[in-house]
Amino acid sequence: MKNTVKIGLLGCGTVGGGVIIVLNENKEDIARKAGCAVEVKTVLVRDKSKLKPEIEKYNIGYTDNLDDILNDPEIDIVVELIGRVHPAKEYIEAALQHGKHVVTANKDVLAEYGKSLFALAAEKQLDFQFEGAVGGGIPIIRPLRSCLAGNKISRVMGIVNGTTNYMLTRMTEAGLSYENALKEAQAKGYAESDPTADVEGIDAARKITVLASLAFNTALTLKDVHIEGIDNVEACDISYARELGYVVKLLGVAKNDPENGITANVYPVMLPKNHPLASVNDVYNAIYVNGDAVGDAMFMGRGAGRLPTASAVCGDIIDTVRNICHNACGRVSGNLFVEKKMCPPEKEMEPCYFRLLVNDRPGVLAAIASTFAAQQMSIASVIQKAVVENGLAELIIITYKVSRLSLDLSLRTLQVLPVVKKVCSVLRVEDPNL
Ligand SMILES: NC(=O)C1=CN([C@@H]2O[C@H](COP(=O)(O)OP(=O)(O)OC[C@H]3O[C@@H](n4cnc5c(N)ncnc54)[C@H](OP(=O)(O)O)[C@@H]3O)[C@@H](O)[C@H]2O)C=CC1
Ligand SMILES: N[C@@H](CC=O)C(=O)O
Ligand code: NA
Repeated sequence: MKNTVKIGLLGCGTVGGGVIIVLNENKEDIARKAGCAVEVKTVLVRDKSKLKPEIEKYNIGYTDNLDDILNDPEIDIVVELIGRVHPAKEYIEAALQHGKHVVTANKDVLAEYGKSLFALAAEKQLDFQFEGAVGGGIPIIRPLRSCLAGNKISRVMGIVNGTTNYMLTRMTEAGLSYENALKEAQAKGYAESDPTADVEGIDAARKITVLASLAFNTALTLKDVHIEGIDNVEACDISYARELGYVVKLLGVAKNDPENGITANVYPVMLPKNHPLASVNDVYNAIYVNGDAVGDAMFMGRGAGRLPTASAVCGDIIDTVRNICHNACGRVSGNLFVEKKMCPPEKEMEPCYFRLLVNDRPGVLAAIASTFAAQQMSIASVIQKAVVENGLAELIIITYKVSRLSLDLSLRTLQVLPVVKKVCSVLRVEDPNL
């Protein structure tokens, strides 16, 4: 039995720094829970002068050469927290090739190369853990891989991006502009180093790729996800939603229908105010899972930020240390054994909200209604807002369920219809009454 398991940490930014703090501050308890001491021996950094004083005070070795970690026989676990796809993917592969267990929070890599990394870890009988990659501090990866493994899962949906949830909350509750809300989220350490991945829905799409793959035991990649971000959501959509009894949230939604196949989407959704996800605000994330045995289960907590994410990473480290101490590594594989079957767009059905800028004159509604009718789209309600400028008015239309194919075709027609000046926004509506 080892006295100490040593770690090589790649990256010492927001989350890497948090891991150092948690492992040091909770050292004694962690050693008792893990079965032996856990120590960060070497940290890979590009520029040591960037280290913050709260991290520098711990007595840790630093290097700018990955080989110092890969070739150190004392290091058993490599914790990758540099982010982005390259060179993180190559570093993870190199660590596994050198016989090191890997812990990461990198959904960018998992959403593109998860399948091959699971296979490499399994071949080498090594642990490959990534709880921090989805939902930050919320336990969701381990529940899907272990606690819920007895279920056939039909749906995983939730708020999986802390930055955009924080922004939408601040825009809704404090009337902040989009730009100021983003600045605040960045200052709090929630946003990715390139925040376009957050606001364009790509970060959420990576997470729903990982969740859907584990839930449906199928290797999805980012290309399988239809993505729309919050960059087109305007303050007026948020206030119309409020008027209609809804709240706007950016959701990742993956469904597995045995007949039609898998759908995986990220888009802003209007949720009824009494929906449990509607009151999940600020940086909080929440993930709903529906399994045939468990029914509905919801996991909620802080989805981003230094210590919440470090909490998940440290949980993975402790689990790996236990496996090392008990010679039980590589037990849980990716389990991606089902062949992928995606649902065709004509079978994917959701209700929709449209905000259109139109000419305010007779016949306009009829022209729009006939465009919808041509695509078998049924209108549930229409609200016309007072003229906003030069003979123009805003039309808010909510439809019953429409297929993604019909939606795309109707949008093409609306965009060239002379009476429609602009299709301002289109949101999905999650409402069991529609
Ligand atoms: N922040 C969060 O709330 C969450 C983050 N994550 C994930 O955790 C990971 C880390 O994120 P986060 O800590 O926020 O990111 P940061 O940008 O804060 O930290 C990344 C660190 O890695 C360093 N780095 C980048 N490339 C290299 C390299 N080639 N060699 C050595 N060091 C390198 C960067 O150094 P430099 O400053 O020199 O660029 C930086 O210090 C990402 O995969 C992210 O998606 C997951 C959940 C939540
Ligand atoms: N930028 C991400 C960080 C966690 O994954 C987010 O905002 O959720
Ligand atoms: Na998590």
